[in-house]
Amino acid sequence: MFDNSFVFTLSCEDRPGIVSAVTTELFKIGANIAESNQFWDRQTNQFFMRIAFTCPPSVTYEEIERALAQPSQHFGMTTKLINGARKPKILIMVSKFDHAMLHLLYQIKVGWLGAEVVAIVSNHDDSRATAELNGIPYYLLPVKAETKRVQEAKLLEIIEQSGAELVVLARYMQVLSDDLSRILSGRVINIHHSFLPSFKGAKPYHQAYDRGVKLIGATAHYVTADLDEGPIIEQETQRVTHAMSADDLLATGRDIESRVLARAVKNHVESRVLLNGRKTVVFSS
Ligand SMILES: Nc1nc2c(c(=O)[nH]1)N[C@@H](CN(C=O)c1ccc(C(=O)N[C@@H](CCC(=O)O)C(=O)O)cc1)CN2
Repeated sequence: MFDNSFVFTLSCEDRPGIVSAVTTELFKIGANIAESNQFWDRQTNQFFMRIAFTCPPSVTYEEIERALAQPSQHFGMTTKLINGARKPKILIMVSKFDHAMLHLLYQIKVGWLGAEVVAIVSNHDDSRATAELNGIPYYLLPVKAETKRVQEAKLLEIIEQSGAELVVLARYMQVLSDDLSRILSGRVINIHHSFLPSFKGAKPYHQAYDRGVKLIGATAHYVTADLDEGPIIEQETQRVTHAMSADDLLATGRDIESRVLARAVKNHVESRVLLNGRKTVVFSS
């Protein structure tokens, strides 16, 4: 679906005149700004901006690109221009726990999350029925240490063939290789079931229980080769008590994980997340 709403994001070295230059070009092509956010990182002197705007139906994507090319080159910007109504294709990866995946599918069904799930990939068969019920292609790719390279090559083929622009690890419990993490850099979002940087690894709820924390949480982050170290997009916490078992913490965490991942994916597909070195700038709605 294509309409006359667009989102333009930029980042560049900060200096006077960036906002004026961009908005002047938009004014010249008859654009109307619907939402504008910006941030100046004083430590790195990097400037970030997101502008959502509409254009007269007669104005084409290429004409907008040409208009914004002048300030983009002048200020040495990294930019992205997307059509606001387009639904990015996402591929969901899951292992045994399906709560975060089901929440994403529900939020897409009710229209809160503007995306299209083009495939579900898993190292277990547990979610095949869900995929079939939703008419989504399902790929079973069991992973062992000796088969990881071959299975990851198959995953890349599925991503290529399906046209997936974003891979969402919705409690997928295998570590992606350094090569795959680099190939898919900026295109993989993982939900980690703890309030990072606390309790990295596969069993954070057991670590939290043993430590006796009074808060648990979840963290959505971009995946890098460094396990649980990628740029954080979204987090949430909830109070817990001494009376709760590790399984109680796990049960409490399910809803937190689901909300946090859905918010992170929504912000990503709406071009509200810009990378800022090892961190992110998030222009939430
Ligand atoms: N390159 C990356 N891959 C993945 C990341 C990441 O940050 N970078 N996050 C994980 C998800 N995750 C925590 O959020 C996680 C998953 C699995 C493990 C782990 O130690 N897995 C063991 C196998 C466990 C099992 O089979 O149940 C392993 O892979 O040897 C740690 C953290 C997803 N991938």
